[in-house]
This record gives sequence, structure tokens and C-alpha cells, in this order.
Amino acid sequence: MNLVEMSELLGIRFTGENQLISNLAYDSRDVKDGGVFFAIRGQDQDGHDYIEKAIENGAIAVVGEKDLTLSIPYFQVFNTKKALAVISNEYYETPSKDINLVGVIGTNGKTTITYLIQHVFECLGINSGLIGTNGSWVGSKKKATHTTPMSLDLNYLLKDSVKNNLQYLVMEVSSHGIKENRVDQIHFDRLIFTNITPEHLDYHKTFEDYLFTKMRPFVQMNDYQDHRMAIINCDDEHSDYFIGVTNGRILTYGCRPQADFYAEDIVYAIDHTTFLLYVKGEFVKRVKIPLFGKYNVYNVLSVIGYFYSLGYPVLEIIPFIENVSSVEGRFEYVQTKNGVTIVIDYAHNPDAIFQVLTNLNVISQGEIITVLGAGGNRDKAKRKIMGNHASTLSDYVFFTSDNPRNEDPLSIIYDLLSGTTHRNYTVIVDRKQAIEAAIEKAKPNDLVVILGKGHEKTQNINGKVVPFNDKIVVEEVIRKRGI
Ligand SMILES: CC(=O)N[C@H]1[C@@H](OP(=O)(O)OP(=O)(O)OC[C@H]2O[C@@H](n3ccc(=O)[nH]c3=O)[C@H](O)[C@@H]2O)O[C@H](CO)[C@@H](O)[C@@H]1O[C@H](C)C(=O)N[C@@H](C)C(=O)N[C@H](CCC(=O)O)C(=O)O
Ligand SMILES: Nc1ncnc2c1ncn2[C@@H]1O[C@H](COP(=O)(O)OP(=O)(O)OP(=O)(O)O)[C@@H](O)[C@H]1O
Ligand SMILES: N[C@H](CCC[C@H](N)C(=O)O)C(=O)O
Ligand SMILES: [Mg+2]
Repeated sequence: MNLVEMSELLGIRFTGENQLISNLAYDSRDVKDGGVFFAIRGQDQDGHDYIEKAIENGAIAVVGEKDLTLSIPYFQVFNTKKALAVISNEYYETPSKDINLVGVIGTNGKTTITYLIQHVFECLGINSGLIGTNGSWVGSKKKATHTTPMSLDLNYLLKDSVKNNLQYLVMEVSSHGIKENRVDQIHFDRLIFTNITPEHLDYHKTFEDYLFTKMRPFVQMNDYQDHRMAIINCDDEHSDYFIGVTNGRILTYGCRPQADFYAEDIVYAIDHTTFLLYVKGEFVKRVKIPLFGKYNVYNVLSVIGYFYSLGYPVLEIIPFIENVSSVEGRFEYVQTKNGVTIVIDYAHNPDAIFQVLTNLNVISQGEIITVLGAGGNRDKAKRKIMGNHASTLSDYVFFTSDNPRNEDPLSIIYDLLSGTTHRNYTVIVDRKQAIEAAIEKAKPNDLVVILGKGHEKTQNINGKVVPFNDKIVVEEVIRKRGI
């Protein structure tokens, strides 16, 4: 791509010297000789302040929102993130068109579903890639900075997937990703809707904005592939909105007979769940999944629906799902020699906490001792409800820290405590000590449920990122106590 071509895509008249673009960057530190720098107004910083740095690093042009006169060509646009999505899509030759892309959208379940889908592809011997919270895999493993990467990084990963001959790519689509224009221009072949419950209201301000943001890709998909299809959880109270905006074919899943993929008679155990599966009203079989809880039945139904939509017989897919291992940080558990079960799970919003704890109450034979914190610099409204669920659905709670970031850890904990209805808790700010105390308190048959951080390997305290992993802490405590 050259500057003239870029200007045409941006709808801006350009009469300067035409030059070839050698790279695109939205961070001045990533600009190389011959590159175009996209200046983004951020929450903490303003990319426009780094234009000089970008020029020093070799930028030949800048795209930005402010009214500026520069020593190199400057393209003023209304929204730089939107411009970056358009340009990076063209720069990489619309790679999303050249791969079967499935996007998973919803408050909870995205990482689990994407992992299950990739596992099934692997079992089928089909090359597939994955982009999500726990990293991306498009031929080689890459660490993720975001669940849904910036448009430029996403288009690069998609191009890489095409180059690596991946036939399918499954990706998590976060509401931040949609609102930050990271998935503009992306051609989804399938979309899965999991559920929507309040989350990220610090960013979206209202639940309606969160809902309409999540609906956007379903509307966007109407402009693209003819064989598009959406797989929608029809038990979610907002599912009609998603069904309503989708022009393509729709498959539904849920625990009501009206659903195309329907589960009933769910039986729970710590290490598995079974349910009767019906497809389009026909009984298929009792399915046994090595995953915990009703919410995972929903996740599995969506995966069955997805493969059905691709034309795979359901009975061919089920055995693969029945032999899956658990997703890192999602309901991973150990049983100690003294009969205590310790669960590590990524539940970090009200609905996830509610789901995990209500399901655990069904199987619990002793007490439930929960360890919970809430993220700093994030949605404050959810904390009270999280605290309420933890205290009403557990016998005892250790309220602690979970990435306080730049907030005072104690004030976050006070917000959690404001939702408690009785005094069945202790506050221990240090997460390691809280985990130790919870395990120490547990008697045989009790469940220790450590929520919120799942797979995370670090904790952000006072803006500093320090190594921290719930699983390693648990292993250390077990070893130290010889239990
Ligand atoms: C709300 C949000 O998404 N913020 C994103 C936003 O950050 P920001 O607006 O604060 O950026 P900033 O740090 O102020 O910098 C502004 C610009 O200056 C640039 N810059 C900065 C320094 C420099 O030397 N040179 C330079 O050019 C930066 O690259 C940036 O483009 O733009 C940055 C990239 O330009 C992102 O890294 C950042 O994501 C932050 C880290 C983040 O935490 N996002 C989370 C909330 C998020 O997106 N989460 C969702 C998952 C949520 C879920 O489902 O639970 C996700 O998809 O990951
Ligand atoms: N379908 C579901 N409905 C409600 N809760 C779920 C569901 N699936 C998983 N959970 C809960 O949510 C937690 C996070 O699950 P998962 O990582 O799959 O979701 P996610 O949508 O990818 O989350 P994130 O937006 O943080 O990336 C799990 O650890 C579990 O507690
Ligand atoms: N994608 C979510 C992850 C939250 C995980 C939890 N441990 C926290 O830090 O709040 C976010 O960035 O808001
Ligand atoms: Mg995720």
C-alpha cells in the first residue's frame, strides 16, 4: 500500500509525494522506517503527544484526530481507531475473508468455548487457530495482551493464520474489542452468543450500551458472507435482541425444548456433568462432559451447535468433547490427602460467581469457603453484588485482593463487604495469606473456592505487576502443610 491508496481509503485528498508504506503502528515505539503512525487518544495517554517520536523512528505519515501541521503528510480523521481498522484490513488484504472465522461473544464462557472448539478441530485433524484471553495460537503460541487484539494486531494474526494454512480460526470478541473498533471490517463466518449480564460498566456506563455493543458484530455480519450463521443461547433474557438483528440463519441452544440444541436432566458431580441431549426435538444421547456445572452444559451446547452448523454429525463430535481437559484456570481443582477439595476458577463478575457457587452448593458435602477479591480500576458497581453472592452462597468468605491496580486494596474490599448480609467473613488483604487461611480453615469434605484470577500469572498492585499464580500458591500450601 502507498500513501495515495491510503488517502483514498480514508476519503482524504492527498497531493503530496507518493511513497510506499512499509509498516503500520499505533504505538510510536513500534514505528519503523517508512511506517505510518496512527495517533490514538487513550485513557491515560495521548498518541498525538508521541508524533515527534514516531517521526524520529522513521514515520513517513501520521493519521490522527487533532488539527495539526506536521513536517510529514498528516491525515486528519474523525476516529483514528476506525481508520486503523480500515487501513490495517486493506494492508493485510482482508485476511478474515480467507479463513472460516468464528467469533464468540458474551459476558462469560468465551475462553471455554473457543478452547473446546479448537480441541474438537484438533481431534478432527483440522488445522485451526485461536485468539483469546489465554493467548493466541495461529501456528505458534503468542502471549495475549488483550482478549481481542487491536485491529492492526488482529489483521496481522489473521494474515498469519492464512499463511499458516489454517482453515478455521476461533476468536473471543470482547465488548472492549468491539467498542474500540478492533473488529471493524472483520468478516465473521459464524458468531456464537453466550450470555449477557452486567459487567464493565465503568467503561460502557450503561447496561444498554454494553448490550448494543455486543450486538454490533451480529449486525456487521449481515453485510458479509451469504452462508453466515449465528448460534444463540435462547435462554438468555436478552437473546431476542441478538436473534432480532441477525439476518442470517440462526441456531438456538438452551435448556428449553424449543431450542435446536436442548439439554435436560442435568446431573452434577465435581469432576463431570451429564445431561440428555436433544437436537431439533430428537433425543440423541446422555452426554457426559468432564466439566463442572450447568453453565458448561451451555458452553458445550454452543460447540455442538457450531459443529452442526458446519455439517458435522453430532454423534461424531460428542466423543471429542467428552475427552476434553479443563481449560487453564477454569474450575481447576485438587483434592488434598485430608479430603479437602480446592477449586481455582476465573469467575470475576456477579453472574460467574453466582453460577459457580450455586452449582457447588448442589454437590457440596461440607462447607464452602470462598476466597474473593475484585479488580481495581474496573467496574465498581459489580463489587457489591459479587460480595453479596460470595457471602450468601458460601459458608465462609476470605475477602482479599485481585489486581487492585491503582486503587487502594482496602477500599475495593469495603465495596465487596457492602453487599454482605451476614458476618461470615474475614478480610485478609494479602491474597497469598488469604488462600493459606482458607485452606487452613477447611475440614475434610469442605470446598475451598478461589475465585477471580484463574490462569493469571501476575498481580497488579499499585500499578506494579508482580508474579502471582493461585495454582502455585495452592501447591505450596499443600506441600508446606503436608495435606
Ligand atoms: C479501555 C481500553 O481498552 N484501553 C486500551 C487503550 O488504552 P488507552 O486508551 O488507555 O491507551 P494509552 O496507554 O492511554 O495510550 C494512548 C496511545 O498512545 C500510544 N503511545 C503510548 C506511549 C508511547 O510511548 N507511545 C505511544 O504511541 C499507545 O500505544 C496508545 O495507542 O488503547 C491501548 C492500545 O492503544 C490498549 O492497550 C488499552 O487496553 C488496556 C490495556 C486494557 O486493559 N484494556 C482492557 C480493559 C480490555 O480491552 N479488555 C478486553 C477484555 C475484557 C473482558 O472481556 O473481560 C480485551 O479485549 O482485552
Ligand atoms: N456459560 C457461562 N455462563 C456463566 N458463567 C460462565 C460460563 N462459562 C464460564 N463461566 C464462568 O466464567 C468464568 C470465565 O469463563 P471464561 O474464561 O470461559 O469466560 P470469558 O467470557 O472468556 O471471560 P473474559 O471476558 O474475562 O475473557 C469461568 O471461570 C466460570 O466461572
Ligand atoms: N478481562 C477482565 C479480566 C478481569 C480479571 C480479574 N482478575 C481482574 O483483574 O479484575 C478485565 O481486564 O477486566
Ligand atoms: Mg476470555
